[in-house]
Amino acid sequence: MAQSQNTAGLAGVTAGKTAICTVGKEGVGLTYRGYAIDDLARRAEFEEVAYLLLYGELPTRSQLEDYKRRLAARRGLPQGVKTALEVLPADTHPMDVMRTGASVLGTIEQENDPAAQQHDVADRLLAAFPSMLLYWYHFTHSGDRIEVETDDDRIGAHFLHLLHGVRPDEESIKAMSTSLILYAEHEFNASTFTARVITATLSDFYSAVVGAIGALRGPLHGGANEKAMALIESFSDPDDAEAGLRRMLANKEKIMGFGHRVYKTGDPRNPIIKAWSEQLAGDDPERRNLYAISERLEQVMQDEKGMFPNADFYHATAYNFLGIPTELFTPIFVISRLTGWGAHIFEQRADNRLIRPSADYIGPDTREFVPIDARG
Ligand SMILES: CC(=O)SCCNC(=O)CCNC(=O)[C@H](O)C(C)(C)COP(=O)(O)OP(=O)(O)OC[C@H]1O[C@@H](n2cnc3c(N)ncnc32)[C@H](O)[C@@H]1OP(=O)(O)O
Ligand SMILES: O=C([O-])CC(=O)C(=O)O
Repeated sequence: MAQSQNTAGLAGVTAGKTAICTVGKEGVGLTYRGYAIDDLARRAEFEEVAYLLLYGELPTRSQLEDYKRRLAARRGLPQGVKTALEVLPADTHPMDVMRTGASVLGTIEQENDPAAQQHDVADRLLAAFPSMLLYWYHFTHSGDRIEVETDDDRIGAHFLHLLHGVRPDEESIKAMSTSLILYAEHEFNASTFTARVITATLSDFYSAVVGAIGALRGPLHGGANEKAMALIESFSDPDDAEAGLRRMLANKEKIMGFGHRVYKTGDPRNPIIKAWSEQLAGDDPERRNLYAISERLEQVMQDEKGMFPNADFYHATAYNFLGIPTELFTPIFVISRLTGWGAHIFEQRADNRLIRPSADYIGPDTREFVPIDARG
């Protein structure tokens, strides 16, 4: 039987159970372990949400302080990882740096006993990802072998500190924390599902994460935030953006940062990150122009296609206003989503069965083999 059109790409197909997240569930919306995304984004720190996802409950204050100390203590990189990062070309896509860094760390600090080690491996990667990315970034762009251990207690602060070489202000740290919360988890999205497929073969945590990074890299998934920035920056002002967007739509081009497989009327993360983008734009005329261009694109997409920005769209300008180079946008998504991936890897392992669906065959009927010299 041919696969019906509406399940192409497994759209609408339920592929398993999860207790981690609801996406677009009527009357409930986006929740992580039962907590509404609005509450988490406005009232929690990213480390609280990471703990919630990886350990199952919100931490108490002392658990949170312990957790932050544990993560901060795990930021250092083994020499083998640094050596591997140093040989990667400067024009490597930073997502490939994340993929390679995770893979190399997995050869040095192997996960041989998942039940005993999996939480440690998740925490280690969460702590070490900013270090890997920014060690490689500074070494290949300016030849500096930076010190990757800072005393910042929060991951967002640590990231911005390593990137800019100065301690960030509180507003920037809060913006980063909110962004990391918004990106942390999203049920059976493509990268998480990839991680679960790999996990279900009883492979190791690092392999699942490496595969997930590969899936997140593409512009139909996490890579859309970088493409959205390129689009926004390609216009000189809102009128130019409107004209350009109308041309693109007439050519049936896909507009990155819009649309979603599950959400049909809006992405609940969008108003939150949009408000941050506007706040970070402040009174700076260049930033206000980029923000106004984004708003015009949003308006035209709504009027012309009835489409709304997904979580990636306003992340583009928010990150830009934090002084983050565009090619580092999707790697930040990795740092955040690692917590969701980790939770799903644990959940898959706790009730595992190999994931191996079937396919409807649409190739040629059985035919005679033709020896090579007889083929015309
Ligand atoms: C964090 C995340 O991963 S969020 C997603 C990030 N990805 C992007 O922003 C990339 C742009 N968006 C898209 O490509 C899609 O909306 C996806 C991949 C997110 C979802 O894809 P699907 O669920 O398969 O939607 P599908 O591609 O079937 O779209 C339905 C219709 O809307 C159109 N459409 C969907 N997204 C867009 C878009 N961004 N721009 C223009 N048209 C679009 C499609 O062309 C299609 O039109 P048609 O019915 O005339 O052929
Ligand atoms: O859920 C999806 O399909 C895409 C995703 O990861 C997200 O929106 O955060």
